[in-house]
Amino acid sequence: MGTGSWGTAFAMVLADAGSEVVLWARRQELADAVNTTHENPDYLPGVRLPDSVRATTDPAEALAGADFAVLVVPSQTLRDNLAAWAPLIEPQTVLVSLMKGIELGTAKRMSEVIEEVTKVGPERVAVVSGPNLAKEIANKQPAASVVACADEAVAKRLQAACHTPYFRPYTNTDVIGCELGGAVKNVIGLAVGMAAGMGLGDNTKATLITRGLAETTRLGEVLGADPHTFAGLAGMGDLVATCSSPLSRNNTFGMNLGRGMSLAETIAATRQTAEGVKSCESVLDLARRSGVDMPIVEAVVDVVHNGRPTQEALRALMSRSAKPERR
Ligand SMILES: NC(=O)c1ccc[n+]([C@@H]2O[C@H](COP(=O)([O-])OP(=O)(O)OC[C@H]3O[C@@H](n4cnc5c(N)ncnc54)[C@H](O)[C@@H]3O)[C@@H](O)[C@H]2O)c1
Ligand SMILES: O=P(O)(O)OC[C@H](O)CO
Repeated sequence: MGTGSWGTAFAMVLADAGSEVVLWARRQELADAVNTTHENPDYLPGVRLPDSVRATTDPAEALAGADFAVLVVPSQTLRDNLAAWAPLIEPQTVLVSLMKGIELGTAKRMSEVIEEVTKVGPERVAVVSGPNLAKEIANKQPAASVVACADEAVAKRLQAACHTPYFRPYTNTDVIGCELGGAVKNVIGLAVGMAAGMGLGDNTKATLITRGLAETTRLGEVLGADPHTFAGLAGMGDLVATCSSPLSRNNTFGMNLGRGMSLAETIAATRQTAEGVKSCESVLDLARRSGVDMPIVEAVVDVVHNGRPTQEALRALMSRSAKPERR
């Protein structure tokens, strides 16, 4: 459900692992292009999709008889999308979130939104998260990921459904940790992009990545995640990919701000979903509700939403009081 870059690349993974895949697209021209040219010209031009991938604009057709319904729209639209799709979801269908965001206003993770809107229990809701830049996966470059579900048997079924020679999924039952790892890394990716755009080097980037992971882990522990998850693919793995890649929309967005572009110019230059731009506010909201200090996230919110110059936000971070590393 979603024919953007990651939805299309993951459809390819599922098809290469042996499934028949029906993509739901919003626009008829895009569905037609997928069906006639076996390519998604808007989001993954030049990538040939397997014949077992087809597209439709009819959600009922996409969801009919599905073993898995893979949800991959922008996080902030999921609730509205699901309200329309919920009556079409069949009792055997496992709902899979590929999204990396936190809902504004409620500070809920995507699996929480899914359970709330569809009334489906956690044993039928799974998450896939890891260092998975869509373009690299679509080009079949080797990568690993985490398939998380409270029910390990369901995680194993999904693992089998997306295991290919180039995509290696590991199972986990820590849904909270995997979702937080994916959502917060986008915010840290913005911060690292800003630093790079300001001309700062690898020490600064490594500092932001490491302390970013520390604040993600702090939040996760309070919310019931397994801290080990953050040392894995959905934590450190995804953070490294996002913070080092020019393909990352969040990293690039931050870099444009760091170079001095205004927020309006940066938004205008960004065609695809950079989840951290909105989720930095909801992550900060979640942190405050949970009584967790997340200074890097706070600095990103200040720059992106409160107009604070990047230099000033950086100075504020560096002038925080000294403390032991593990706190
Ligand atoms: N692209 C990646 O490399 C990648 C990798 C892993 C996870 N993700 C996550 O996947 C999610 C989707 O990202 P993407 O990269 O596919 O985004 P994208 O910008 O490439 O595509 C977004 C898709 O959502 C659709 N869409 C936009 N507004 C909508 C609405 N109101 N209702 C329904 N559909 C709407 C668009 O038409 C498009 O098909 C995000 O949460 C992102 O963090 C992306
Ligand atoms: O392009 P980004 O910044 O949304 O990152 C894409 C993926 O989440 C990387 O795993």
